[in-house]
Amino acid sequence: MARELLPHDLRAAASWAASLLRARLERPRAERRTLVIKRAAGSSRHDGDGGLFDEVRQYLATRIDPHSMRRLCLSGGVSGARRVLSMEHGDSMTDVFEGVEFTWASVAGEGRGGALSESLELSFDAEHTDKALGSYVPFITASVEEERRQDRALRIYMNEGSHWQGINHHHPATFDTLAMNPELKQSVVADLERFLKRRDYYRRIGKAWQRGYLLYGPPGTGKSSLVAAMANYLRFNLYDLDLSKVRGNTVLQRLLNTMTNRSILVIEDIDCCFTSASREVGKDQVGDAVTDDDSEEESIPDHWGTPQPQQHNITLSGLLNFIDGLWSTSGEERIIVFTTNYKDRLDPALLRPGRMDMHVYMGYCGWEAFKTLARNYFLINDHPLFPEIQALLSAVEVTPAEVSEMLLRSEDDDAALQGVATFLGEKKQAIGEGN
Ligand SMILES: Nc1ncnc2c1ncn2[C@@H]1O[C@H](COP(=O)(O)OP(=O)(O)OP(=O)(O)O)[C@@H](O)[C@H]1O
Repeated sequence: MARELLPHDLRAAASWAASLLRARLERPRAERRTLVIKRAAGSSRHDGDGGLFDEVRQYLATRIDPHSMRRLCLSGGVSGARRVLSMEHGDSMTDVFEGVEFTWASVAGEGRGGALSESLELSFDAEHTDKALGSYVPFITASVEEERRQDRALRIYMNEGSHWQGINHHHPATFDTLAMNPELKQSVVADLERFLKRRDYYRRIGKAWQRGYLLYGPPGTGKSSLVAAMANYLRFNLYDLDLSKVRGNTVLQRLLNTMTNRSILVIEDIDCCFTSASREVGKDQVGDAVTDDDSEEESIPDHWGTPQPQQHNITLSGLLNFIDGLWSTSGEERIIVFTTNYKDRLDPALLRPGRMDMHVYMGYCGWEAFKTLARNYFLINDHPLFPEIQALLSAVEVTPAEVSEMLLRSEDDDAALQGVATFLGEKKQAIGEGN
């Protein structure tokens, strides 16, 4: 009808105006950029050593939507390796990061000598180039690193001569099962979290990326359990250093040098490792890590009955300087933990501000700690005996180890809790009688 009613010139003008308007309203096609990530030459599809290519493939496996892909590759699963879903060559998928769409394509071609050349191609609008390189790719590698950390089987190493002997570490302690003051527990977790995130910060201020914790408190309050919980939380290996077996400077140096990154060095009962004589020597020999004196003294029990091993060939200040010196130039992500039943017996060198980053007191079993134990053993949050036990706990000093032992005595929660109440009641009575 318009053709018949409107003159030709008018129709042409209207069509030109309409196309002009359309061009104005339509967004111009954004310029695209493509980042090509090639599989490293020589790596096979299953060996996982293809560098960034494999990291991206592992990341995409967590983002792929199996319902939206017509064809998918499934690989891995050999000798315990995890199964990985991936795109078929020629397919593509979209991932959204911080509100921006990133498209991944799986590309295969013929490489040098006719070998298969594979790559993953990331394309995005040119305006997001900085985000792709500065945020998205680092986010991918960090996510994969975290996933690998979680998957890793942990090891605990003990020193034998100048070498570490390792076995798998299956200690079940976690921060959830650890009975301790909830605020203190939270502050330890927050401190570990901060430590993990601060790689760049440590680099910038020129400090070795390490952190020191001093755990103190009576025997049986969970110091070793806390170390195990830290290792499980961080997915770090443990190196349990028995200083009494370390004979000399060279051996200590070799042991510390052969520790891997992402590990925790534990020295238990640090107060027993150095006699006052060796402390005096240490004061005179700051920086001189070790003397090679092999002599040993008699073992003297402490007032809790714990045997006190004597050890003379290393001085505390020497050891600390030695660790500082070595770790500041080699290795990253190291944690050192000292434990002691007697903080007051420690060499002031260890208590100096800045030496140990956090002092953690593992104390007697309080009410909150008891509730954690009851939850661990019987999956209960309440019980008619709880008020009585709460009142008794505030009147007597009992370790979580003692309470755990009482709770283990019966599989029936009523009987076990009655056992705890009776045990605490007897303790209270003994205090009243002055025993
Ligand atoms: N805080 C706690 N939370 C949970 N369980 C605990 C706790 N403290 C002790 N236990 C229980 O008691 C056992 C012994 O505790 P652990 O060895 O951790 O104490 P410790 O303070 O390191 O003792 P020691 O100073 O004698 O080495 C643990 O295996 C665990 O079953």
